[in-house]
Amino acid sequence: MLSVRALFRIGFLVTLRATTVLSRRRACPLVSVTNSLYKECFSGQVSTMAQSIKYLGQEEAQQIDEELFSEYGFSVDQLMELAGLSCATAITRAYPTSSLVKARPSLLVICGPGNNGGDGLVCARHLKLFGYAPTILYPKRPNKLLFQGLTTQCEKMDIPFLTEMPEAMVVDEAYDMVIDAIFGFSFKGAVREPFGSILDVLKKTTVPIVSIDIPSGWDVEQGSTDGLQPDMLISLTAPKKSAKHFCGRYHYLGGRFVPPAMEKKYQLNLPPYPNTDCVYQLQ
Ligand SMILES: NC(=O)C1=CN([C@@H]2O[C@H](COP(=O)(O)OP(=O)(O)OC[C@H]3O[C@@H](n4cnc5c(N)ncnc54)[C@H](O)[C@@H]3O)[C@@H](O)[C@H]2O)[C@H](O)CC1
Ligand SMILES: [K+]
Repeated sequence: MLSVRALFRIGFLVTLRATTVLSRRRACPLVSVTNSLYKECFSGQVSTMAQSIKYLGQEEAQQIDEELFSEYGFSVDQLMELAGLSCATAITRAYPTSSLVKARPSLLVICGPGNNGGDGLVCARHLKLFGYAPTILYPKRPNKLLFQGLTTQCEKMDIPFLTEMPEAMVVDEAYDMVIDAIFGFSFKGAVREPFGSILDVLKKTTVPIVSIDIPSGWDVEQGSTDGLQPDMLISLTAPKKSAKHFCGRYHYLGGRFVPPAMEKKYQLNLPPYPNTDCVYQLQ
């Protein structure tokens, strides 16, 4: 016989999962109003101020990225580490381990062939340090020292790597959420394999999806009507134009590394990150 306490717990977990599924399936307006407003905390009170953050086009995002390296002297691995750390921090804020339904806080991190995939590897490593149990799928690995190093770091942290994408039902059974680090702001055209099949599986899953920088498969500026519908989006540096079509529950900004002169040049209007935080909740 189940105790009353156990019945309450089962009821709570079923409601939590149903809410998550509904939130991923709900219809939403094209533009979320809160996306364009800053929320600021003054002595515990939340107020809004109508100064809007800039939504970047694809070319502008690539230009900023390039300038950070060529003119400001950053290296890719430096910015990737900060980007990945902010993703892990945002995920921990939105989905603390205590809120997850599986006995172990199991996450599937799917990494693509570019720097978005690198952010995913860094994020997985930090999530492991934060008490989660990530597993990585990394089907197309670039032949570069940076990515080989990030892969070794994850292996040495006992993070398992899958050899193929599980079916949707298996993903729902085994994981609390999926981290989508497949494509970022350089994605273009029709999705090529093996990522087309991976995205098809993801569209059938019901666990929350967290997309890093761009929901993979979405046009960077136009979004997508029949693509992934992530529960969370973590925009890096500044949101891209497609983020206006995001209608999941959580939208965070991460990548607190933009020098003020660059912010001014591109009129990014970034929100004030609180204290030493590396993330800012936009929605
Ligand atoms: N300045 C910042 O904010 C930083 C962001 N970072 C992250 O880097 C990505 C952008 O990285 P990039 O390597 O330029 O591009 P992607 O990760 O989007 O992927 C390129 C990769 O994907 C392949 N590809 C492109 N289109 C397709 C397609 N249709 N089908 C299959 N494959 C495709 C392409 O061939 C390349 O191999 C940004 O979004 C952030 O996440 C940095 O980490 C730090 C600085
Ligand atoms: K992504």
